[in-house]
Amino acid sequence: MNVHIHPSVDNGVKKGSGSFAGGTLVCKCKDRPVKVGVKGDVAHNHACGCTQCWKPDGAVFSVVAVVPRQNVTVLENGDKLHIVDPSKTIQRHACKACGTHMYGRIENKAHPFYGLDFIHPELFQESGSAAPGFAAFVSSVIESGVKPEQMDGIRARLKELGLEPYDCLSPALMDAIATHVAKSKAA
Ligand SMILES: N[C@@H](CCC(=O)N[C@@H](CS)C(=O)NCC(=O)O)C(=O)O
Ligand SMILES: [Zn+2]
Ligand SMILES: [Zn+2]
Repeated sequence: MNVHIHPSVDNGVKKGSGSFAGGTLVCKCKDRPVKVGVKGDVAHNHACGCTQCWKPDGAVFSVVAVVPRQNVTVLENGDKLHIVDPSKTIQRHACKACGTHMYGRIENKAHPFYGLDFIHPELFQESGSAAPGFAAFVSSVIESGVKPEQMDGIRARLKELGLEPYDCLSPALMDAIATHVAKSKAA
């Protein structure tokens, strides 16, 4: 039980309401917080172990989900946003003051996930968005300093939480990527 994954799941994964209509993501700044509006519920919510995704202090995993990019609007203090690394596929728009990633956007129109923005549902000021359902890039936590010998415990805890661990993405998302690639090759 003392394996920490992420504060929003460490006490059990909280189910979504099933009728989340959207909400406002708020960064961690006390002064002039960045606010981003999201319409509708999130999809493919999951824990991500990669080094690129934003995690709150002390978390081993990030919790990240997707929403259609047209459903994402910067509402307040957008002047504080910058792109963390423009060379990455997912351009993560983060608050320059507190470092919180507010949304990640793919600008490459040929990418299988083009049209979807990546957001961190824990930043919603409202509750009820869809719960995480699996864990991705689990082995990558070693790149952030987790010892290889801790991995059995981490995978066991993820399974206990109902977050099936994968070292890349879930089968559904891997199939979606491969389908996109197959269609692009056929075209
Ligand atoms: N092992 C690498 C994996 C990075 C990675 O491929 N992350 C996935 C999941 S977020 C991805 O799609 N990255 C694209 C990007 O960061 O732009 C790491 O931990 O940095
Ligand atoms: Zn901030
Ligand atoms: Zn990631």
